[in-house]
Amino acid sequence: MSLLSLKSVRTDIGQYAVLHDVSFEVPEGGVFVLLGRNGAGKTTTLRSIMGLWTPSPGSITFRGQDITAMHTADIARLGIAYVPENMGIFGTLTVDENLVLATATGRIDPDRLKWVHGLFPALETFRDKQAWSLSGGQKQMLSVARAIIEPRDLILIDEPTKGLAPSIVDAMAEAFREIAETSTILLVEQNFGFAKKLGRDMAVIDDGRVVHAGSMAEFAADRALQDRLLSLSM
Ligand SMILES: Nc1ncnc2c1ncn2[C@@H]1O[C@H](COP(=O)(O)OP(=O)(O)OP(=O)(O)O)[C@@H](O)[C@H]1O
Repeated sequence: MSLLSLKSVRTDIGQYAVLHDVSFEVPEGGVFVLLGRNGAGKTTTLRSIMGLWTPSPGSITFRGQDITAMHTADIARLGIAYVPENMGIFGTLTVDENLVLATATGRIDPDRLKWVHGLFPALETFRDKQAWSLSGGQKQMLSVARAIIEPRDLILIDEPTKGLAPSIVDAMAEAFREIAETSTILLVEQNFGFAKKLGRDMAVIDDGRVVHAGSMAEFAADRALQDRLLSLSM
């Protein structure tokens, strides 16, 4: 059984159908990458999984349980975390306070914090700084750290490398690799170099439809397919 399964998902935003027919299966473990041109429907797919939009018709199941019409908080309680493109951090709170607020109980497990600090050392160095004063890369690290400060089965991450320097992107890739040893990551990415290094399985969305799904190794080796499905936007 797949960890997450989308079947013929249609999501309307207002009067517009944004997702027409999205189906894919995310296996447990590793990084699954969702690719697609600008405006293809990647963010809408993540928001639909998280219950921020409600698809109809179509179904989304997590560990076999139908979550299509569930509330976001209940979906989160099942073990799914979401790192949105705008990062969702609180600028006037410190790094530590941002992490505490991301826990269910208001208490951070010290061993877990140590692990997160190992992944993102800047979050330990600047733990008492207000989040607004961090660099772009550090803010992104904080947004990912909030998602993993408690164990999660599935982490949805929307374009984490956007606007980041190559050295930060490399550090992020290292961290994602380690996170994906114990959780599954569903990654939306425009940076194909980054996606290619991390992804095991992948799907391409175009105009609200899945137009390709398969292994990343095969897709990365097929330049003609990349050009056709992603064109120059990658
Ligand atoms: N709140 C909204 N209201 C109206 N239209 C929306 C809304 N959110 C998204 N859309 C439209 O739905 C389509 C898909 O948007 P979405 O953000 O899912 O694409 P994306 O693949 O994540 O693109 P990008 O890489 O640009 O973020 C776009 O045409 C977008 O303009």
